[in-house]
Amino acid sequence: MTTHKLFIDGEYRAAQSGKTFDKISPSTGEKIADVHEALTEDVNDAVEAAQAALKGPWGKMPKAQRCDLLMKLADAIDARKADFMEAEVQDTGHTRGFAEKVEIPRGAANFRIFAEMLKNTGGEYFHMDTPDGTGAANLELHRPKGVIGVISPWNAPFLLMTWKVGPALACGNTVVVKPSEESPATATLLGEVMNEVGIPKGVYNVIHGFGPDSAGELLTQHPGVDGITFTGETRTGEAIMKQAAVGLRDVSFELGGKNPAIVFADADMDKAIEVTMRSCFANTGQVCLGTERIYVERPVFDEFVSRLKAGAEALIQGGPDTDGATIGPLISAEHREKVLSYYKKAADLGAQIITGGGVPDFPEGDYRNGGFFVEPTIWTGLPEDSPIVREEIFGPCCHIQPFDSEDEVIAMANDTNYGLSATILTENLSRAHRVGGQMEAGLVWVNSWFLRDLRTAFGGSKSSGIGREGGVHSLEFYTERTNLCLKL
Ligand SMILES: O=C(O)C(=O)/C=C/C=C/O
Repeated sequence: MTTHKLFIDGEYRAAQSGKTFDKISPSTGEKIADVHEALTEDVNDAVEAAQAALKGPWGKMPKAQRCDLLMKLADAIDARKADFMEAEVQDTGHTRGFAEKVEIPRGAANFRIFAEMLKNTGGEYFHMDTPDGTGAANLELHRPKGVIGVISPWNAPFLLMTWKVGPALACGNTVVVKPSEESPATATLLGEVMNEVGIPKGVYNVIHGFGPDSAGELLTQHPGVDGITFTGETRTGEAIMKQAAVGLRDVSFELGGKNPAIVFADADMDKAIEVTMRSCFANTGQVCLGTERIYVERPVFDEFVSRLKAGAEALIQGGPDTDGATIGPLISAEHREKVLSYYKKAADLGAQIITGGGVPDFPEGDYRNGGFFVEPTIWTGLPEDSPIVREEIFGPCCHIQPFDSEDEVIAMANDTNYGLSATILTENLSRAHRVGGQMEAGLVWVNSWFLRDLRTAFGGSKSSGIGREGGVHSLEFYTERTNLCLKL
């Protein structure tokens, strides 16, 4: 049985309480690991180690050397891709394709992009005239924010944790990471690789825990933590914001979404199906940027629905050890109950169930009967104010609605408490620009989905989050700025 310990001050250690909790496989429903549960004394030790590293070798290290170390770290992650992949797919039940093509490569990329950026980023300079005629020079200086609390989610654990740790370390901060209790493995493994490449002890720390009065909550309230970056559900974000308020801890949030896809009649239908098959069903719909609402212009509505149905019904259910699996389980029994409750609600509300709506029927004795699998599901026929159309479900499901005009579909797409992403399918460039520019979302993809240029501003508005990370935009959260005014 695997054991995931805490990683504090450059070494693995048991929780001082000796308490552990179970990690259950999403694919089989069986226990696969014991995870050490950090409590107050462990969280204090992790924060103190991070503070010491800031004042020690890491804080004193020249920027170029720090960035070179992070480039070495990225190479080391690539070199151990198989280990990270195995850790990730066992924790999450992801199909190997998603982990191999997206998740683990992004782990390395998330360090490279910020190490390269920091090496080539300067600061503002303004010369000002002064009454005495000699003028003054204004120089923008950056320094690390300090100790960053990173609370990372289970849907893309390694990708999303490194998307925060990459810029944090590149900007000279140190981190205490609290990965989701559903996905402890890759964050824990990264500690070993940090040591291998020579990242000083205390720069990267990992604590595990869950629920109220837990490691996560202790971290968000810890006076030694200078900022909290979190990806996850909006409700949890609100709770973290309350906890971070005392001491005015800065926060950077990427939260939930109820993202629309809009398919115009002039869309390339093959492309529209390829894009929405991924945006609805990739990672079993457990992607904050994913599509759960599709709007299709009436002349192509029937064709689109029947082709998406065919695509959904062709998906092959299985965990990472089922060759050819193209859709995996949900992360936990609890999350599957949540998704199935929406499946039931949709049926009770009289939705037309185009496909799915339940759990797959596996043969007697098949390992997947123990896992947390659900059917990919497509609905039509519900009103826009239905909870199915308004609430984030975070599963392999979508509701399809016909529309007749641009104004009508823009109003429907924007009629949501969220504002994370939107996807538009049209071959008309000016329409793409016109409609895309009216989406109340942080990211709009045209004829594509999840194409990620890491230099761009990434994040959402309304209930989808606070702030933007990515490229130079990450400097906003991960550094403190000083304007140094020199009288000449
Ligand atoms: O691509 C990213 O940087 C990112 O944050 C993806 C988020 C997916 C959330 O489910």
